[in-house]
Order: sequence, then C-alpha cells, then structure tokens
Amino acid sequence: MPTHLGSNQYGKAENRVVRIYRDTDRHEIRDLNVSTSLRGDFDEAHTTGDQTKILPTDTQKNTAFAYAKEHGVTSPEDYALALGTHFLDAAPAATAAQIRVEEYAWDRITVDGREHDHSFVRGGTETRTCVVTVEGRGADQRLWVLGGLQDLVVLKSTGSEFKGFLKDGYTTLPEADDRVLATSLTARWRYDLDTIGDVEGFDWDGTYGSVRSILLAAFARTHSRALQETLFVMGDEVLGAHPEVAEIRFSAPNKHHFLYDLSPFGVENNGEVFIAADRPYGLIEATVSRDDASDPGSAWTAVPGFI
Ligand SMILES: O=c1[nH]c(=O)c2[nH]c(=O)[nH]c2[nH]1
Repeated sequence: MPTHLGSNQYGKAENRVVRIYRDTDRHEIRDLNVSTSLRGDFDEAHTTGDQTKILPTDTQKNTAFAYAKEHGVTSPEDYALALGTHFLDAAPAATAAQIRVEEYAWDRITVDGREHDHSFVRGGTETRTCVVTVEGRGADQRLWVLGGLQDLVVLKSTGSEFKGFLKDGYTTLPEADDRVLATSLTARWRYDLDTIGDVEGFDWDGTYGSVRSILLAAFARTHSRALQETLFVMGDEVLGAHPEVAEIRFSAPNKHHFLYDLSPFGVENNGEVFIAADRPYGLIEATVSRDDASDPGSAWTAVPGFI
C-alpha cells in the first residue's frame, strides 16, 4: 500500500525553566514552561531510521536551560527569539523553529507593608504566553511573534444582557436583561515586527502589561449584549492603542452562572444566588484584525487551540 510522510515536527515540550536574577539583594524571577519544535527536512528520520540530521530533543532541552543564563530572560519574547534563531544555526536541516513559552507570575510577598526582596507568592491562575516562529536563515530569515495570555478569569455581576436571539422549537433559554458574564479568557496577539523595527530594543514586558490592562478595562467598561460583542470591543481597543499589534484572537468559554430557583422554599432570588456550571459551556472564538494587517505568514502554524 503506497504511503508517504506528511507534515511533521519534533522537539522538547514543557521544559520548566526557572531563571533567578540574584545580582543584587533584590532578586527577580522568571518562571517559564518552554516548548521547542523544529520543522524541515527530517524525512529520513521517519522513513529510513537515519538520525544524521536530527538535533536531539535532549540537546534542545539543554539549550533552553543554557540560554536562560547565556542569553538571559528579560522577557519571554526576547528569550524565545534568541532560542529560535539559535536552533536554525544548530540544525542545518531545519527550515523553521517554533518556541512556545508560558510564563507563571510570581508576586513579591508584602511584609510589614514592604515588598520582600526574595520571597514570592504565585500570582493568580493566569499565564502569559508567547510563540516565536523563525523561518530561514541570513537575509531571508523571517520572524513571527505572538504575545498572549491564558486563563485570565473575569466576571461582571451586572452590565450584561443576552436577548433578541434566534428561537426555534428547541429554544428554552429565557431572554436576560441582567445576567452574570464570566469567562476564562485566552488571547493571542500577533506583533507586526516591521512596525516595531528594533525587535531587540522593544519593551515586550511593558506592552504585555498594557494589552492586559486594556483587555480588563474594556471587559469592565463595556455593557455587554453578548460575549461576542465584548470580545470584539476588547480586540478593537487593543488594536486602537497598539499600532504594533496586527491582530488579536480570542477563545473565551462562557462560564454560565444560572439563577438558582429558591421558590420551592418560598425564598425570593433577586439575582443574588447562582449555580456556577462548569460544563457544558458556550465557546466563543473570534479574531479582530486591522484592515491593513500584514500577512500572518507562519505565525499561527501549529499553534494549538486557535481558529
Ligand atoms: O454571550 C452569549 N453568546 C451566545 O452566543 C450565547 N448563547 C447562549 O445560550 N448564551 C449566550 N451568551
């Protein structure tokens, strides 16, 4: 039976790299989950068993740790760009490298009103993410950077409605003038590197913080007629404030909060007691792009969970 090898990639997933900066008494911590992946001319490794062109995943792991010291982790994006570029030099058969990073937040512990120098408490459920893709070498090299966050859990206790929707014989959902709106937001945004220009000097951390703040403020301020509308407003505001962001994609589970029926007990429930259902959930996904956004190229190739 004739067969052939289709698309493939390989690398080391989920290297838990923790970099501590301890040059002064006030330590800094970057806590990362790093996945590396190479694509290219690796057919023989699969079809004949010849591993000559394979840079082992173990070597990729070692490099991820070594680069945390040799290059440093000033931001996930800067570190991932250095690592991705390195792998194209190290593995001649690779045509592209993809580096995916999740960063876990640590906040300083406050003791007697002062932030401690070297003690931290894990911050929230959310993680910062980035995906860097490096393709080609030398003058033909192309880079793509996605910033992002996942599991940013937000809720508004009013200022949300859902009504006027299509109804058929299976519709039971009542129209809601005032409901709880909650989601665990995942967002990824694509940076336009031509607009950024100086990739090495760019303030990746500051931009991440600004995008996150805009998303939260837009969620809070927008009177929501649907989660779909809220996502669009959030994306539109990020693009309005950040010319260096070409597009933003969202995946947002609608974490339903249903009013609990207390009438059997003769108790009035005036929008005060809800049951938080964990499944099923509505899953709302959307992309907001600039009309003149640059070509996404390989930015989204093999990025899981995105339309
Ligand atoms: O914001 C919402 N969007 C929907 O598409 C939808 N569908 C639904 O049942 N509830 C909601 N809420």
